[in-house]
Amino acid sequence: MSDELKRQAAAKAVEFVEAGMRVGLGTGSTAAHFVDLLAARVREGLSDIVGVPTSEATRAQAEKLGIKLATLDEFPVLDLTVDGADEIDAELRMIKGGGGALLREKIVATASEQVVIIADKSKLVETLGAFPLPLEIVPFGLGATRNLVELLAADAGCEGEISLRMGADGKPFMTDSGNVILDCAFGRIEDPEGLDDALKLVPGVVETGLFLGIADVAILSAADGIEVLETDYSGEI
Ligand SMILES: O=C[C@H](O)[C@H](O)[C@H](O)COP(=O)(O)O
Repeated sequence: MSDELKRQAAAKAVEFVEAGMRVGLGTGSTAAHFVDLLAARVREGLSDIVGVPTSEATRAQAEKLGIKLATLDEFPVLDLTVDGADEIDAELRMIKGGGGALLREKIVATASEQVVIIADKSKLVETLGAFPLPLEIVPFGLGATRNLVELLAADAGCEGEISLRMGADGKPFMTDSGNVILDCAFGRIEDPEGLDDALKLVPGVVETGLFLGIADVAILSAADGIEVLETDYSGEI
């Protein structure tokens, strides 16, 4: 997706922000546009906005742009979170975590009264799973955890290559919470709820990249315009 289209989706999401709101700030290239545009609105006079970032990268960006920040300890309930997605279906179920921020993103989104997702419309899919599902894993016992993930995922009808995400430095990618990521190339996830329940039984799995029942609104941008979906979407994919 062109940067301009990402920015258009982000600009639409800024319309959801009102003065005085506590806002969860997502992670990724699309969410970065939102942070940028939100900062511009704050400079123009949108008052008393407090941001809660979902990653250290977003924290650094928002801080630099002058957005007032807080933590979930200070504000355990947020008014709104705006974030990106790697895949989204008609029920607004998603795969997230392509950038490795899934754990904090899920904590922040779950603490929010409204969750608005911004994405390229090509991320709207009929069945989740073409994008490898990220799992955040405790480094201790990784081999045993991986075996169990494979076993329980197969029981839930999902098989495919499970790989340890590597960083640009050639070492395992580390999340902001000091964990590693397993990317699961399942291809199709017919029963996201069943898979999510199964994976959460594995002790070393901290969180899955399946975001189910979390998004309220999806703003999808395409060359022919912007579409705003709510949880009852029944249009063409
Ligand atoms: O961990 C990263 C997040 O879940 C992102 O929101 C997701 O990967 C989408 O990122 P982007 O907007 O760069 O496609």
